[in-house]
Amino acid sequence: MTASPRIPATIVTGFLGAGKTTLIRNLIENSGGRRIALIVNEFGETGFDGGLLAECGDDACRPDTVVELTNGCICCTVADDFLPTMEMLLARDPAPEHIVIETSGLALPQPLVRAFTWPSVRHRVTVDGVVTVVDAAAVAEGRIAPDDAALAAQRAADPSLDHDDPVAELFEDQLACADLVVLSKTDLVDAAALGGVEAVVRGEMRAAAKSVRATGAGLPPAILLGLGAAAEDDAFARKSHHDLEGEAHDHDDFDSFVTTVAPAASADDLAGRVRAAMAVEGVLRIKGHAAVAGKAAAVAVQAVGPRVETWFAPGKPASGLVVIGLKGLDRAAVEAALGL
Ligand SMILES: Nc1nc2c(ncn2[C@@H]2O[C@H](COP(=O)(O)OP(=O)(O)OP(=O)(O)O)[C@@H](O)[C@H]2O)c(=O)[nH]1
Repeated sequence: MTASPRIPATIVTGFLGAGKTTLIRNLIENSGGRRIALIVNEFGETGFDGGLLAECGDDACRPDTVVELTNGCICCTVADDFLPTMEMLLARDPAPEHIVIETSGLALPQPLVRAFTWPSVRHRVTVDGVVTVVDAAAVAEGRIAPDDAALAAQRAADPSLDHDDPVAELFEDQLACADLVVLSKTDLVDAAALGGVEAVVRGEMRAAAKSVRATGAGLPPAILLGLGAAAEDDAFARKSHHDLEGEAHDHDDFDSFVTTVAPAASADDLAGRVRAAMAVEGVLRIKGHAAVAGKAAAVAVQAVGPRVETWFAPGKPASGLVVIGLKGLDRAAVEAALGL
């Protein structure tokens, strides 16, 4: 009897709002009906991306299964949530042809890759690749990449300071684990700035990793799938800051809450409020669905940095907005900006 080949799994990681869901959605649409199972993990208790992925359109482009894990960051719930989910997917008949896992924007990919060395999955699944999505526009604007000069100046001014910027650390950890780096939003960045972004990214990537440029139209499945990296084989060599510093990883640096918004006069009015809320110190990401006066359909909201997108989403409840940011962000100020 020959052993059945292992099912390839692709881990898609990257900071909050980098473009992970957009990339996966395009991948599913262009996968030619391949049986792809999706595991979607979000920080904060309300799932938003799972809905975006499941509503992909006609049956031909629908993922085989979408499992949402909203019980915290996947890197910290590996044993409780992730492994049972994998076992459930592996028990399906027919089994998926490919498994795609979208981590939350605050997750470290390293513990997840290591989970693939666990006995219950290692004989049946291989990590085809860790794909790290980097928001090229945000890096070009200095909103995500570590500002080494500023950090050095801060340290020099206060020798007791030993706490790195949590956003910069995550950015570095997510890049250090990548087999493939996808630079998203290159449509928003000019060629010279893109060269600078690539230099920053190269400085954090493993030498064997590659990078590709992408726009909102995504990338061909042949670029994203079939990397054959078997990342579980060197899972413990892919180190995060926490591994190197001997600390446990937690998400104490970040916070999230779900809030409702008083009905806005129009989608533009809502976008203006969300823009004001994004400007509150420490806010990193806002997304969800809100009501607009006189309209039956809720408006979907996507905000990353200064960019706010809205569109009508018929059939979706106005279930509120998820706000994610640095610990200690001023919830009252965010809600005031949203018009509560
Ligand atoms: N112009 C442009 N916008 C993009 C691109 N990729 C993603 N976006 C937009 O960026 C926003 C965030 O994209 P998502 O795909 O939801 O990002 P994400 O990484 O899944 O976000 P989280 O799950 O919250 O971490 C959305 O408004 C997208 O439309 C791109 O290549 N170009």
